Amino acid sequence: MTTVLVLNSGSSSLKYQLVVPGSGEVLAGGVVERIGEEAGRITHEVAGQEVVREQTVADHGAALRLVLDLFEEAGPSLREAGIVAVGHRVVHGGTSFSAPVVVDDDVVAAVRALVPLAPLHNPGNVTGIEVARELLDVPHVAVFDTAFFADLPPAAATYAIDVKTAAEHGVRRYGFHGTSHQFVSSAVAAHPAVRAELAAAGRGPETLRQVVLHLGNGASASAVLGGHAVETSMGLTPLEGLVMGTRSGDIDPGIVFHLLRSGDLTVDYVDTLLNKRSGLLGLSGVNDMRELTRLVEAGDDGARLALDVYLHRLRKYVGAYAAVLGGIDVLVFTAGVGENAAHVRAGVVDGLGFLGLTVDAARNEARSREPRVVSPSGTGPLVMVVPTNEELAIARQAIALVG
Ligand SMILES: Nc1ncnc2c1ncn2[C@@H]1O[C@H](COP(=O)(O)OP(=O)(O)O)[C@@H](O)[C@H]1O
Ligand SMILES: CC(=O)OP(=O)(O)O
Ligand SMILES: [Mg+2]
Repeated sequence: MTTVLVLNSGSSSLKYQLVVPGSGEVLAGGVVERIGEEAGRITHEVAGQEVVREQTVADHGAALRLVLDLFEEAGPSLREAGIVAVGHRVVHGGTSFSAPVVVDDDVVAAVRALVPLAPLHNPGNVTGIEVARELLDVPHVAVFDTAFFADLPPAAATYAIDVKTAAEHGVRRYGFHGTSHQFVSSAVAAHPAVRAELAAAGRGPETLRQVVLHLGNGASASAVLGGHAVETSMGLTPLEGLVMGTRSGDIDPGIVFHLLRSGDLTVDYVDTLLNKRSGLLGLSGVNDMRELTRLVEAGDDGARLALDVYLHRLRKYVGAYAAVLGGIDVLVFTAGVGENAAHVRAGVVDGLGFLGLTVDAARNEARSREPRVVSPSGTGPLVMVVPTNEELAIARQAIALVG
């Protein structure tokens, strides 16, 4: 057997999966949470069983050691499982990386140099890579969230600010969640319903116009033309764009200056405010879509407004991206909210009938883990739900590099 261990190191968490890249089977996986805090926790899942341990986890090194111990104790043994590589999710690749790379000291240094552009994500990524390289003697591959967007057209990637300042500070739109947008948009392009539509219209795959909505805790939209990203909602950092669980998405940058000048607020305070205490959480008190939905159903006004703002932003982006693409063939939903919240999908297309977008209620409510069409047959663009699988995509890209 050939397996890849995929690591997604956050600022205070470490998510992992042991994946068989060929079949996509997940042999085991889990998450270490609240690293560096008093009350840490590790949840390891193997063969349908969950092993949970509550204990303090000092740092990412301790976290990975714990994970490796659990693989030996609860299985499967990494050696017996035939681990050939470790795949690392790295959030910011800047302009240095437009494809996955085998990690060496220079790569680690380059990822560290990008910390100022992704202060919430890259530090954890660097630590995760360093610790894993020490503990696991196999090739390590870094897969970048930004890579799929490396070739955004200049008109989409450029902020309208002074060019010299922008160049000096690396200020441009990079885009994130690219591994997911790429995985999902290729699954859409390969889907029989999509191929049939293109064939019936006598069009080639290079003309396929998709809008992909990755709606998880972080959320982003992309416009994909013939497999290439031509626009995306996240920018210099993963803060721009859609309303997210705890992030504001688009705001007037004047708000930042106003808050800095009118109170005793520090830069760090405003940074934390916009990244961790805004979005759905800031508006309603909860960041989880399931809880938000329960509050809305119970008649909570704050939750209703939060959901309205969330859906309004999504409709604006879909409309804008249809304009960028000169039309839309497929609107696709993915990630935790996109895959599971039927009411969010219905709420997004509600009002987009002028683009021909609509869902079939029964198809939209049906639950499945397979990529599927939820719009009615024979009408306008397709609306689809495609489960994302960033870990599998990372495992496959790692294998492709190390053979
Ligand atoms: N059955 C469900 N119905 C509605 N929302 C769901 C459901 N399951 C998960 N979610 C939502 O998905 C979000 C998390 O998405 P996920 O893609 O796992 O996030 P991330 O990978 O960014 O942490 C949460 O807001 C959660 O409420
Ligand atoms: C880049 C990003 O926003 O990632 P996540 O959704 O995992 O926070
Ligand atoms: Mg995710």
